[in-house]
Amino acid sequence: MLITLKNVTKLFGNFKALDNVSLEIEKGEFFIILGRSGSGKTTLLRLIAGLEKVTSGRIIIDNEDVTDLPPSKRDVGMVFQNYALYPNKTVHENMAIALENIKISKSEKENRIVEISKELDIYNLLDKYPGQLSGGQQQRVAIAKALVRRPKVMLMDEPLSNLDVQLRYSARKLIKKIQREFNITTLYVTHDSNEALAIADRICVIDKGKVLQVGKPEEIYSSPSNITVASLLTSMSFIRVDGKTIGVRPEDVILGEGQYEGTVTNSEFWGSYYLIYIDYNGNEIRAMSKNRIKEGSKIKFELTNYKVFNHD
Ligand SMILES: Nc1ncnc2c1ncn2[C@@H]1O[C@H](COP(=O)(O)OP(=O)(O)OP(=O)(O)O)[C@@H](O)[C@H]1O
Repeated sequence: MLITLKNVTKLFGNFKALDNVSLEIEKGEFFIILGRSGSGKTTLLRLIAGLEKVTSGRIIIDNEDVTDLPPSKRDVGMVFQNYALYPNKTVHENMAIALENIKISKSEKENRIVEISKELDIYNLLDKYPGQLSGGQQQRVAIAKALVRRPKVMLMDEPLSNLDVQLRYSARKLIKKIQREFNITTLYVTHDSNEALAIADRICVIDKGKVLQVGKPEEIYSSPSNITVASLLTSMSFIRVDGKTIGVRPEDVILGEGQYEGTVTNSEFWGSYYLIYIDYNGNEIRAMSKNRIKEGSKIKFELTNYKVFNHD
């Protein structure tokens, strides 16, 4: 177990940002924290980094209780949304600073800078200053700066938020490649469920400061423990009947005939299919269709597969 959180609670005044969180993260794991805005994701990372003090509970990294240690005494690299680059230093100098206290030769340092900057496609920017770079380029420099140290633990808070879709895909593949290569235990915060499902070894879903579920992407996707997890991590829509809630994915709604009848409120073109929104007694159901269906049409449908939730 590389990182253990034991009953960690964080209060800001009277507000409980984290509520009795216990987690165990394995060495080399790519562990994603997923949750809505304000659920406590960043706070969790800041506590592990030592940028914030726990109100109660313990944090253990590699068998060492680091709860009361300052950030510099924890071998933890960080990339946050607001990437901190020195504005009056070049990209190369920024990366070199990250390696200052690392006991390796000068040539090894240079090799690492060259290697990582080529991987992240910023090699031709090494002589530029942060102010001369686009947001996405700065973000890649921040990632490079953190990875070049090859820390035991890497904390990433929405590190790809400024990248366009294409770069986002390639950057996250790269992060994962480097993470694997150097066996860097990574905690990665996102509110993008597709990203979480695509790249996590395990996902931890948090809401209102509490851990709702921890598991492999496939496990959480197929067996969400409650409605909040299901709505965050799956494409399920919900039908509330008789005190129960039925969750159904678009691919499991068969249109054309069946025991349910609703009204089409919208059709969206999603490339290989249309996503059809149906109002069924005030519940919004999403279904897939080969064709666009006119708004206002009455439509029958059946559910081939669904999950019943007993409570919220
Ligand atoms: N320094 C602080 N003082 C007071 N309240 C804070 C402080 N930092 C965070 N909070 C509150 O704690 C809650 C959790 O914040 P946090 O930044 O961890 O959420 P988050 O899940 O990372 O959200 P987002 O996805 O929007 O970044 C929020 O309600 C926030 O307002």
